[in-house]
Amino acid sequence: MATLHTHTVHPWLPLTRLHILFHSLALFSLFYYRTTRLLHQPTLPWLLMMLAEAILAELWLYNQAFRWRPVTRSVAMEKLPGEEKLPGVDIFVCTLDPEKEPTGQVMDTVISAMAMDYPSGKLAVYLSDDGGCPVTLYGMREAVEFAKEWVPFCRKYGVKLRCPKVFFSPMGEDEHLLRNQEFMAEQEQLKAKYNNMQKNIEIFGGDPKNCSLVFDRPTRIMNEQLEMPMAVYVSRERRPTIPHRYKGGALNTLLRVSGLFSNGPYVLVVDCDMYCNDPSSAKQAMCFFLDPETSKDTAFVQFPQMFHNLSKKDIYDSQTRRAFKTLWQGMDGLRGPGLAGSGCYISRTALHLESPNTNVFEHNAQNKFGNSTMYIESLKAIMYGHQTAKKHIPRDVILEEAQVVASCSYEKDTNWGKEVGFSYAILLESTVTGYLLHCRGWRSTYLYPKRPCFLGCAAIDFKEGMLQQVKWISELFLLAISKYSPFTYGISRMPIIHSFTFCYFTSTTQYAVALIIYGLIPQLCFFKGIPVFPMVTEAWFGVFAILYISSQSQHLIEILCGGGSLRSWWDEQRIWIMKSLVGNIFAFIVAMKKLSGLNKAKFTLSNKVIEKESLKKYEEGKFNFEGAALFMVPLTILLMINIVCFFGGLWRLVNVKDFEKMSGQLFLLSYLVGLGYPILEGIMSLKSKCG
Ligand SMILES: O=c1ccn([C@@H]2O[C@H](COP(=O)(O)OP(=O)(O)O[C@H]3O[C@H](CO)[C@@H](O)[C@H](O)[C@H]3O)[C@@H](O)[C@H]2O)c(=O)[nH]1
Ligand SMILES: [Mn+2]
Repeated sequence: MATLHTHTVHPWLPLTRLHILFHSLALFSLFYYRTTRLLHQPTLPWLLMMLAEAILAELWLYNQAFRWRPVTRSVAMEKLPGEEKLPGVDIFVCTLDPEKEPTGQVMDTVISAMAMDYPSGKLAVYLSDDGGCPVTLYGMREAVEFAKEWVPFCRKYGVKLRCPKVFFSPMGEDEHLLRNQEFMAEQEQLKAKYNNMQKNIEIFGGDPKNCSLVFDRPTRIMNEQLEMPMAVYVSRERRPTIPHRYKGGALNTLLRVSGLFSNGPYVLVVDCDMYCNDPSSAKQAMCFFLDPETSKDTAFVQFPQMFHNLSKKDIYDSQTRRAFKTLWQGMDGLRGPGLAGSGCYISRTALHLESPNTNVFEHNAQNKFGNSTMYIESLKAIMYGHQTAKKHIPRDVILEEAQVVASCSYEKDTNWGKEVGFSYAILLESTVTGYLLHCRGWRSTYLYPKRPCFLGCAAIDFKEGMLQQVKWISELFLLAISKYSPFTYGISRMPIIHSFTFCYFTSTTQYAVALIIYGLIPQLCFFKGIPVFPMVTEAWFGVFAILYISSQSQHLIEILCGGGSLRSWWDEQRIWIMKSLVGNIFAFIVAMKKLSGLNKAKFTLSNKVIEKESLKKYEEGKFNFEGAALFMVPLTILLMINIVCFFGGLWRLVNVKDFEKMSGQLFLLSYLVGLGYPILEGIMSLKSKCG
C-alpha cells in the first residue's frame, strides 16, 4: 500500500541549529563574565542576577528540544482503503456542569460528532455526563432526535460545517451559496427544528433542579440503536466516599462501556465545547493509523486545539499560539506531540498494551483490566482482529454488563489509571497519559490541517486564563517531583532530546523565580545607582545585547512565520510575562498546598459561558481583570516598583549622569514599563469601577 502521509522537515533547520550554537556560545560568555566578576567582588544583586540567568538558561536549553527538528505533515485521504475496510471510531464527549458548560452548546458538539464523515455503522458517540444532571440527559434525547434528520441532510448535500449552530449562523453563509431550492427548503425546516430543540433545552434547564449536580447516584446508561451513528449517554455511578478521578475516571469508564457496545479500535476525545469543524478528521487520522509504516506504534494523532471565539487582538494569547504552532510541531519531529485531551484520536490498543512490542495478550488479564470477561473479550477482538463475535450478544445483556463496568468499584485492585487506560498520576489526565505512552515506546503524530478540525471556546478574560494556567502548571509541577518525573523516569525511557520537551513543561515554575528577580533587582538597583549589567562601553555589554536580540528576534520570526504581526509579538511578550509570573507563583502555592494536604486535589472546570461585557472588552483588546484581584497582587506590586524605580532612577540619572553604567538597566526598565502600560490601564478601570 502506498504511504498515506508525508512530512516535511522545517526547511530552516540548519539555520536554527546554527542559531542554537551561537546562542549557547553567548550564554557561556555571559556566565564567564558573571562568575569572574562575582569571584572578584561578590555582591547580593549580582548573585541573584546570576541565579535568574542560570534559570533562564536552563529553561532555554530544554526549549531547544522543540526547535531541534520540527516537521509538518500532510495526509492523502484519497489513498485510504474503501469505507468497508475502515476501522470503527468511538467518539467520547465529556461534560460535567451545565452552569459552566451550557447544555445547548454540549449538544452542538454531540451533533457535530454524530455527523462526522465516516461510515455510520462504524461511528458511535458517547456522552459522559459527570454531573448526572437531568438536563444533560434531556438534551441528549433532543439532540439524537434532531440528528436523525440532520445527519442524513449533511450527507446528502455534502455539507462541511456540521455543527448546526455554526451552519445556521452568518459564519455558515458559504454553505448556502449556489444550492438548489430543495436544499434551501430543507435547511429552513431544519433550522426551525434546531431552534426548537435549543428552546426546549433552555426551558427544561430553566428549572434549577434539572441543572443540579448529583454526586451520589447509580449508573445510568441510555443507548439508541439507530441507522445513523449509535449514540450512548453514560452517567457513571458516583458515590461521595469513592474517588471518581475527574475526567480521567470518566474517560476510563467510557473506554469500558464503549468496548461493550461498539468497540471501535480508535477513540476520539473531545471536550464538550469543541465542536467538529471538519467532518473528515477521522479519515485524516486514519492515514496514520492505517499506514503500514506508522500503524504499529502510533498511539495517538493529535489535532491542534483551536477556538471559535478569538478576537483579532488576542491580548491574552488565548489561542496558546506557541503550544500549537511551535511546541507541538517541534515534538512531532522527535517522537511525537503530547496528548492535549481534546481533538485527539487514540488507539485502544495503546491504552491497554504495555508497549508496541508486546503483542501477546496477558493471561492475568482480570487483574489488569477488571473482572468483566465481556470486556476482556472485546479487547481480544481488537488485538486479534476478530470483530464479529460481539454482534450476537443481546442488547440487554450488554446493557447489564455496562452497568458493571461503569460502577465505581470496578477499578478497585486493577491497573486502571496506572498502566491501563488514562492515567490518574496527575489531574491533567491527558498530558500524563500521552507522556507515559511515550515512555513506553509509543509514538504520536500531529496534524495541523488548513481547515481547523475542532473549534472550542477560549477563555476571554484574565481570571479564566489564569485559573487554567494555574491548574496546568501546578499539576505539571507535581509531575516533576513525582516518581514519573521526566527528569528521572522519563529521561531513562525516552530519547534524551524528546525527554527535554517534558522537562520543559514540568519545570516552568522556575520562571517565577527568574522573573521576580528580573522584575525587582535591576529596578531597585537602578533607583539606587548600582549597576547590575556591564557598562555600555565595555565589550561585555555586547554579550547581553546579543542574547536579548537573539531571543527576541527568534520569537519575532516564529510569530511572523505563523502569520502574526509585530503587534502580536509585542502583546505576546506582555502576556507571557504576566502568565509566567502570576501563573507560576500561584501554581507553586497550589502545588505546595496539595502536597501538604491543605488543599484537596480539585479539578477547576473552565467556564465556557461567554459574558457579553467580557466579550466586548476582549474584542477591544482591553484588559479585563474582573474577579482576578488576587492574581493581580504580585503583578501590581512589581509594576508599581518598576514605575517608581523608573522615574526615581531617571531623576537620579539626570542628576548624577552615570549613563554609561546604567544604560542596561535603563533599557530594561523602559521595555518593562512600556509593556506594562496596558496593564496599568486595566487596573485603573477596575479601580474606578469599584470606587
Ligand atoms: O470531573 C470532571 C472534570 C472535567 N470533565 C470534563 O473535562 C473536559 C475538560 O475540562 P475543562 O475544564 O474544559 O479543561 P480545560 O482546562 O479547558 O481543558 C484542557 O485541559 C484539561 C486537563 O488536562 C484536558 O482534559 C482538556 O482536554 C484540555 O482541553 C470538559 O469537557 C469537562 O466537562 C469531566 O468530565 N469530569
Ligand atoms: Mn476547555
